[in-house]
Amino acid sequence: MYAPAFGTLRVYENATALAEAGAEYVCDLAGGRSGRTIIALSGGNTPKPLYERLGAEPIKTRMPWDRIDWVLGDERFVPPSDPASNFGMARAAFLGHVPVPPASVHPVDTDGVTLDEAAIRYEAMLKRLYGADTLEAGRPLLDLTLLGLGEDGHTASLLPGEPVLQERTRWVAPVPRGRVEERITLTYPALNASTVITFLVAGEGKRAILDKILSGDTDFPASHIRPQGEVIWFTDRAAAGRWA
Ligand SMILES: O=C(O)C(O)[C@@H](O)[C@H](O)[C@H](O)COP(=O)(O)O
Repeated sequence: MYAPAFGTLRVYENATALAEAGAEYVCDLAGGRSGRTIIALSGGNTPKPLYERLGAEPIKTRMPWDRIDWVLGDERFVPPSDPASNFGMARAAFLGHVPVPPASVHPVDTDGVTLDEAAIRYEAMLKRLYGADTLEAGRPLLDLTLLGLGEDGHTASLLPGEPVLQERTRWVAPVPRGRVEERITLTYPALNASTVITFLVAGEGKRAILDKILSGDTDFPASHIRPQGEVIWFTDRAAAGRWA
């Protein structure tokens, strides 16, 4: 086994085993903390089976639902009822049927606002959760951030070549319509203010990009995720390839 350029690698037999281990990890992390835990969710297909396990026994009863705030790492600029909504997916997978206090769930408000306003409001919400307007070194904003990896090396909605990659001040930025539909995304400063970032990467289609990033290729948005704490790559054998 080689050493990844950053983070530690956990390789599971298949996507199902990855989802089980990932859900256990989330539950243990939240359960092992005494205060509140802020967890950032990713969209995409890979986390869905993990989310479903959070909402099902035996994990459902072990989760300290009243001590967790759920935020989104990125979101499409659509209402939760839209099939493309990341929040809608998380709500259907688990948040809609677990005993989570409504005030602890933080979807992106897209109703009657512009894309930029939605980003500004989401940033204001994060600042309220953080209790300050400026990120302080050594005091993370997010306790656990779940991220995915696109075949082009994007993560959250930090897409290759987009101006959002240069954002160093805002915590949340709009991603105007272009190669994808309108979205908002947490920026590097916000994502990197995490204690733990887990990348969930499954399937053969991700093998080439994962190999490049683990090898230290810095050409991709996901290559620049460097949280205050640690990165853990949760992968299956198909994605891990020679790294397994
Ligand atoms: O909202 C999203 O779509 C994302 O947050 C995005 O960054 C996703 O995690 C990757 O595109 C991987 O998606 P898959 O897990 O579907 O491959």
